[in-house]
Amino acid sequence: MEFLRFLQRESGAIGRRIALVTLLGGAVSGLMVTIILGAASAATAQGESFRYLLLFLIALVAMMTAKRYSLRHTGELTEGIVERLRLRVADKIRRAELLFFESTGPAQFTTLLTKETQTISSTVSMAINASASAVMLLVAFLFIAYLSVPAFLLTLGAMATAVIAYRWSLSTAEPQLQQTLEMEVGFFGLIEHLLDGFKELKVDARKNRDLFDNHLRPLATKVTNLKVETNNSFVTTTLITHSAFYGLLGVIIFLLPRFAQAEGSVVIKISTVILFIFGPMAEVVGVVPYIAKAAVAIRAIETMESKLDDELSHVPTVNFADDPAPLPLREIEVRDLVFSYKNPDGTPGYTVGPLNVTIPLGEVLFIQGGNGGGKSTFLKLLTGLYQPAGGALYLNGHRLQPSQYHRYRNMFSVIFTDFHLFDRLYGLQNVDEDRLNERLQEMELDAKTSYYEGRFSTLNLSTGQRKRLSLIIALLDDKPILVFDEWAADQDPIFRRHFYEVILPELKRQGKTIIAATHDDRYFSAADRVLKMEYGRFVNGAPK
Ligand SMILES: Nc1ncnc2c1ncn2[C@@H]1O[C@H](COP(=O)(O)OP(=O)(O)OP(=O)(O)O)[C@@H](O)[C@H]1O
Repeated sequence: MEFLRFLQRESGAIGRRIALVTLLGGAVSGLMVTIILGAASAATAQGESFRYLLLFLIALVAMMTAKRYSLRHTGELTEGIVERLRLRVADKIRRAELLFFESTGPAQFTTLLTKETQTISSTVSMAINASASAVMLLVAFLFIAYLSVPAFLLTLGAMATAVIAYRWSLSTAEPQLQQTLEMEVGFFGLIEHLLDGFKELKVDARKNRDLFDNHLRPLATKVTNLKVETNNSFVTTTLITHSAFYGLLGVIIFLLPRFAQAEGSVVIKISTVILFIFGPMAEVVGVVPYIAKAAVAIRAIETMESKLDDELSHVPTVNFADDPAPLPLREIEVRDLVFSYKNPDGTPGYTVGPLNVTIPLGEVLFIQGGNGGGKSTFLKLLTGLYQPAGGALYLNGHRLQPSQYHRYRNMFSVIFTDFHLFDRLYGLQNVDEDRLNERLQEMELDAKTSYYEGRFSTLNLSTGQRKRLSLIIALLDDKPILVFDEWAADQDPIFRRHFYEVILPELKRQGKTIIAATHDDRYFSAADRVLKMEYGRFVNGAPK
């Protein structure tokens, strides 16, 4: 049912057209059986035979036309569903808050957007074929009812046996399928560790063996065993269904003539119909396990979407179609700002605040403090990436409204410690390539990478070089406020000095506001002010 509801919702006009044509095609296939049987009984009558030949040809053309239509458009439909689903969920992900994104974890998003959407789309095409077969079965059953009511009741009995058997196996299979999906999310999480931790695993055989043999392999085996178990429960059901229909055939051939006084010709016709529908019946029952799997995938995606919807209902809608106009800025004030991470059990975890600081436009502000003091958390609050639990940000004395957060965030260029380097200058339409090349030279990157046909030739750079490239990109973004989270930590003494003594003064001259988390006390003189954070709070301002 979930699957049908999903199809109805997601398939749109093309889906309705395919459904109609497929069902008509199925009905004509069912009628084909009656035409063949009619033609066989009228084989000796010349005129009758010609009439059946004509009907046979018309039915054949209709069937093939319907088949051609549904085969040609099924790809369009299934790929369209995958595209819409992926883009819709990806669009919701990009609108979610950072905290939600961090707590969900990428493995879940990746599994749902890749493997599970594919499971759904392949099932859709199988289900379309099976639905034509289902209609054909229906027409064949009606024909059996027309030939003999007792035979029809027996057929219904066989059908009921199949339905009960499938209900039984679905009730055991569904929790198993759900468990398989959860395990696969875990499996992809381990694959992420394998890929992200490639170097660490390469140099440590024990770690490598432990991850692979004690975690990855057992999980893969568990997933396989569970899948085999689920599959086996469907094998039993398939056997029960096939036995029910063979039993039906036996009863119709051997018992019907005795107990229901059915004529030999009727028995032959009914037996032929049953033999004729064996293939379509196998197709219909064969698709059930796939539909069960797709239903679990649909439920998982719907659950994720409803979590995303719930998340998005708490944040103002963001319009990505237009570039947000910068807010007028004289100063940013952080007033009594409080924020807590949540522990896995939902209780408040590490807390920062209350934080109070006013940052005038054009100031160079350094934040220093020990590891875990809360600097990065403060920067995420300051840049509007985290929503405070208490207190607020004020712009020029006015409280920043939730609806202004999007515009506010867009005034920042931020380089976090775990920054991501994009291969292109996304968002920059008219790249000043001369300026870019000058910067590449200044950062001694011109021999390493170049900007060609809208992308950097390589991003295989050292950590310090990657950071320098991220700095170039931040400078080209030309935002009024720049935030650096320990940018210079990976730089050699020359570039560290260049950053504090050339780049920052240059930015200050341009009127930019700079907020930098740093441990480089040698260069504190480059700041207008230095604040110290400990245990999530600002303590006495450190001397410059
Ligand atoms: N996503 C998160 N979920 C839960 N807790 C977090 C998260 N990110 C950070 N924390 C916690 O917040 C505390 C402060 O971390 P933060 O990164 O803000 O410190 P920091 O001052 O930038 O440290 P460092 O100098 O090491 O970069 C840490 O103790 C950490 O446990």
